[in-house]
Amino acid sequence: MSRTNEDWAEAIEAHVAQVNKLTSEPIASSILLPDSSFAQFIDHTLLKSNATLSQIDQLCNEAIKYKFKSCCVNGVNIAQVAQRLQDSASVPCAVVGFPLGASKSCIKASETKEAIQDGAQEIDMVINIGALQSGNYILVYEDIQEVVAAASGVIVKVILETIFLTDAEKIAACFLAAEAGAAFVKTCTGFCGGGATVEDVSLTRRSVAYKGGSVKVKASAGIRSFDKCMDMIRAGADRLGTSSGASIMERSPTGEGSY
Ligand SMILES: O=C[C@H](O)COP(=O)(O)O
Repeated sequence: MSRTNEDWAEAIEAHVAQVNKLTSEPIASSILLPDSSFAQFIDHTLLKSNATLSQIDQLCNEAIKYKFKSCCVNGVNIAQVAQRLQDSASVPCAVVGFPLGASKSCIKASETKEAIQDGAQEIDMVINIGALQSGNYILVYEDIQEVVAAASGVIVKVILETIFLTDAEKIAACFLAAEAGAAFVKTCTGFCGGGATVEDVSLTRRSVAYKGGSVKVKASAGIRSFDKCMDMIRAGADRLGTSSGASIMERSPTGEGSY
């Protein structure tokens, strides 16, 4: 049965109270990273409007070299990335409704379908921030749900744009995303100021913990060093979105970012 907006408000209020009772316990990197490669945490990202074809190619070359989890690009670049990453360990990831989240749900859904047709294997969408802050929870939920449905099994990461949100709104957005079928909640676009913080990663992790680990956390924006990556991972990030992947790998303790 679908929820009314009042039902959502009630469920969100209860969820916020629940999450606020949980304590944040830092996650030991030794537990988190037993045999996984550090590079597989990274979504290697180039989302600038003036990204050239050769810069996109370079992004792919770096992703192949370091075995990053994905190359995260705008929809116009997905076909090129899918072609370049064929037979590599890295997958193409497309952003949708990016960076404002302010396009209609049908447009976000259409972008999603188009990107997947072009080869995207992951989708990062931005929520309808204005709707969230207007208390229009049905719209926020259905917006995410429409993209999840359009993605038809391809994982969807839901960008909250934490810089604009209070803690209660961050918890609400995580709840709506988790209920709508998101695979990840993600902190920021990197286009509106702010960036991933230990506090936000920890809060978002606690906010989706009720799903028993099926909803993961992506820390993104302003991650420029190996140490910051480790802070994010210890705070609970399962994935890191950064446009500094190559320099992070080059400056990591081993020079190759491995343990
Ligand atoms: O999703 C990832 C962000 O857009 C990357 O932000 P950044 O350029 O601050 O690393």
